[in-house]
Amino acid sequence: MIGIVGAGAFGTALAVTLARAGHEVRLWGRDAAAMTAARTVRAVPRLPDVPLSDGIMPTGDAADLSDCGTILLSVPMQSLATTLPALGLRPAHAVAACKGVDLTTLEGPTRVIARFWPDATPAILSGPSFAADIARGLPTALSLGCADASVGGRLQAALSTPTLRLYRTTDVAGVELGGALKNVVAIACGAAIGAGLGESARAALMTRGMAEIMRLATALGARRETLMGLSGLGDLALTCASPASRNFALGHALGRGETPPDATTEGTATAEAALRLGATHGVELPVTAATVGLVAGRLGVEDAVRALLERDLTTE
Ligand SMILES: NC(=O)C1=CN([C@@H]2O[C@H](COP(=O)(O)OP(=O)(O)OC[C@H]3O[C@@H](n4cnc5c(N)ncnc54)[C@H](O)[C@@H]3O)[C@@H](O)[C@H]2O)C=CC1
Ligand SMILES: O=C(CO)COP(=O)(O)O
Repeated sequence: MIGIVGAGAFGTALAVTLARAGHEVRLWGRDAAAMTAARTVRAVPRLPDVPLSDGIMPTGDAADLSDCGTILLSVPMQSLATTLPALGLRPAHAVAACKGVDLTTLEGPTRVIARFWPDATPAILSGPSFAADIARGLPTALSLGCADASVGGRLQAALSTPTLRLYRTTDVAGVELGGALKNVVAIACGAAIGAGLGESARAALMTRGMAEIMRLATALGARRETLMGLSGLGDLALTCASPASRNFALGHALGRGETPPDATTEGTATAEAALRLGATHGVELPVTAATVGLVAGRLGVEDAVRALLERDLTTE
């Protein structure tokens, strides 16, 4: 039996694909009334058009997940540290399915898990995948990072489905940081497209953004080959190119001078966290710095672009 914490778009999509593959799934959401309603309506508000099959039990009571050996965590990153201790669970394996860096502690999701659930083996699931695509059963491939190779292998086998293919690695930092940092670049790319700066500017931002991801993530212990994989280059390609990305959409609205839609956009907090990590580790992050200025309203798109173009010429 698999437990999923977070009945938003991603947690629900994972529940649907795992149930389709034959797993019994308990899906916990913090809004108990909505979860009770979901038992009858057989859908959750974030994915209203995706039917929940009989194998999924929606619940607002975390105790219903106490028999689940494996728990997937798909709440927004900034709420992970408050969600975990409130659940009262002690799973053997905890797989983070959220993308970001905790702004208070600058920890990635597996460190947060280790702090609150020291007996659980933490893992991270990340890569290019829109919740709607997973829920529809479209082909998707993700990275599963787990420092314990044998647990990683078991989780890979358990959580892969006929349409969701997992690749495993022991490089947890690489999977975490690739998935977190690409959201910052997606905001920057959205802003460039929204402001009408063109496809060439987007390609330049993606490439120089990837250079920043490489610099910061390797300084924090990630391996380059992981960052060139699904949770890095792969997710960067998806999110920077698709208007369906909420991070891209946020940047796009800012680029057009419009009010951004109200949505989970992990890249805003991650950009701040990345700047702090960069300052500590002596890593220059010009695209991230411009994105932070843009999101905070301190820089317009033109100022941000000027700041990037006026930097000293350098080697690639
Ligand atoms: N939606 C997508 O296509 C994908 C999302 N993700 C990641 O999954 C994570 C969750 O995102 P989504 O499901 O898309 O977001 P969402 O906005 O659809 O849902 C977030 C869920 O978390 C709950 N939540 C919010 N604050 C909370 C708190 N303080 N305590 C407990 N629950 C809280 C909300 O009620 C909601 O059910 C994010 O880290 C995101 O980057 C990863 C891959 C794809
Ligand atoms: O991470 C995602 C796809 O892999 C989803 O991107 P957004 O959070 O920007 O919508």
